[in-house]
Amino acid sequence: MNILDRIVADKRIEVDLKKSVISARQLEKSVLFGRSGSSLADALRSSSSGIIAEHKRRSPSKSVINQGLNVSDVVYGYETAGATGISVLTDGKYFGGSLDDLLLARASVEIPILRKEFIIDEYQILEAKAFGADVILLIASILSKEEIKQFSELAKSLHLDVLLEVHNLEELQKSIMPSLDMLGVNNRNLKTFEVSLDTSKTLATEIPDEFVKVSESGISTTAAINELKTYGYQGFLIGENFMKTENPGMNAQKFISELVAE
Ligand SMILES: O=P(O)(O)OC[C@@H](O)[C@@H](O)c1c[nH]c2ccccc12
Repeated sequence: MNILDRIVADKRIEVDLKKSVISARQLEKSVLFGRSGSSLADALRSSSSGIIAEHKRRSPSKSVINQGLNVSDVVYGYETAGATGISVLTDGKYFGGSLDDLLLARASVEIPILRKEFIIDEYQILEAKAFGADVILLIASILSKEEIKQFSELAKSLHLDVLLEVHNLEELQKSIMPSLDMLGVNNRNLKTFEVSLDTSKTLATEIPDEFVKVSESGISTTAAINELKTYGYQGFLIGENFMKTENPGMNAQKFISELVAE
């Protein structure tokens, strides 16, 4: 079994258990459920940096990245640095994240927050809303076309933005539909962990213009971003490059000021 299959199998067990602890009905009673939220897609369209800065403690490909930081400090640092949006990993077993991280992030920043999760059930979309997210991630490689449609339409009805992640042409062609806001190209193959920015470059022309294009993973230089911009990308998801330092916010600040000065 590849790592992605293992994550998804564990996720199904986790979600089934959670439903028996907190019902979907209860999630809908969260104060944050009634929050109107803000659109990351709109923010990216008018942003000069386009950086979506991620809170990520560890990953299956890298094991430990940084375990010693405070979520609030990190995301507040990102916002102050001029990030357009924040991504918060909520998977516990493989990424060391939690829904509490999402809640703390929500309490610390105003900019749009993406719940970074392996979504395989509608319940997780209600959770995202109840814990303060503005955006959900849907990963094409783990979902059928029907699921992508059903999940993205539910998200839209809750005024959540949808970022659909693909890694190849087949996934992209399966996924294009009007209920998506952003198309993310993951430069990392989630099955092998190989990273190549060429993935973003190759798929760029295949993404229709009505979707905001986001390049994800393995981005560590402003030169890479400037090149990706020529392919039409307006969003750039960066985790490890910021998180591996003592002060991710300060690192992001340097990176973003260099980017907008160029
Ligand atoms: O740390 P990086 O290489 O900058 O990557 C960030 C982000 O793209 C990556 O964490 C990610 C992209 N898609 C995912 C899906 C699930 C978990 C994690 C991810």
